[in-house]
Amino acid sequence: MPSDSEKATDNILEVSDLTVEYATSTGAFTAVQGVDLDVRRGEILGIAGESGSGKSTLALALLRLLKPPGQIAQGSITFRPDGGTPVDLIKTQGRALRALRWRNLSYLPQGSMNSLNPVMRIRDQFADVIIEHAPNRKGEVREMVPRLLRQVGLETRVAQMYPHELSGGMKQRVLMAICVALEPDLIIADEPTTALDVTIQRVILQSLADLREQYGVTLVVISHDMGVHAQLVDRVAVMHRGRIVEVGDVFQVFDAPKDDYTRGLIASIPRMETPERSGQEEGAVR
Ligand SMILES: Nc1ncnc2c1ncn2[C@@H]1O[C@H](COP(=O)(O)OP(=O)(O)OP(=O)(O)O)[C@@H](O)[C@H]1O
Repeated sequence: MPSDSEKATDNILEVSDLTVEYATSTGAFTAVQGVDLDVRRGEILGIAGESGSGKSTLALALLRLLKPPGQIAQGSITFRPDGGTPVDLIKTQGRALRALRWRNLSYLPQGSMNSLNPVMRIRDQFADVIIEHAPNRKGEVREMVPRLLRQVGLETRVAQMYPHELSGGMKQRVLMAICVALEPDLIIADEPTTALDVTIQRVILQSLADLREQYGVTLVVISHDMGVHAQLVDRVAVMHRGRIVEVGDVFQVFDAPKDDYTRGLIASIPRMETPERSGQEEGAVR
């Protein structure tokens, strides 16, 4: 067992001085500016901030999925896969980068419910990812799909269905199950509950918390909704105009925000769910 001090320094991701720009007709627009951020192995880290603060751009940069006109202008992103050799994701290209995707590093994109292929049965969408990224596990697909569906609270018959037969919340859960299929070390989820009704949001948050328990996966959860952070995350980083203005234990940040912007963000929520409340009163995730 690692000691507390070892645990404290066991970062799965270390982001240093990361700056991301979009080329526009009027010059470069800096969407992420000099971000320093550590993600600790096994934690759920929230990234908060209003729309346009740079959360999705940060996520895409971390995953090396940023497309032109976006580009990483400077910085380093050290990824330390479980039991593997650390890599600087910014310097990793091509096959080496593909090898990390799904198996080590997985992404649940914003609006991901629309990213399922409408003309493929759910089981075939699992098979596609597994066969493409871990061909040696092809023989396990039949066993894996029902197990993964059950793990996110879906009936195994969902495997035979097409996306249009599923509700938004069910589609989101299918995507979460595909995300964990190859047991990644780190999942970055962008607005996983947006566009879902409140009851389903709660179920999705519970499923994310369960995935951490079951797989020991580290999660970075991006959300503009401070209620999501209150219910789910261990630490929260607050973004404002491309910078991280505050990062800390979620209880501390909610109880005693250090930055004015964070204070405003918390105060602007009409009925705040504090971490304590969500656990005690409503049987929520924590
Ligand atoms: N392709 C692009 N070209 C130019 N600017 C962009 C582009 N994509 C995003 N931006 C700008 O970068 C900034 C950060 O956007 P980003 O989508 O990362 O924010 P966000 O916090 O994730 O907000 P949201 O939740 O609304 O997506 C915004 O000002 C946005 O207008």
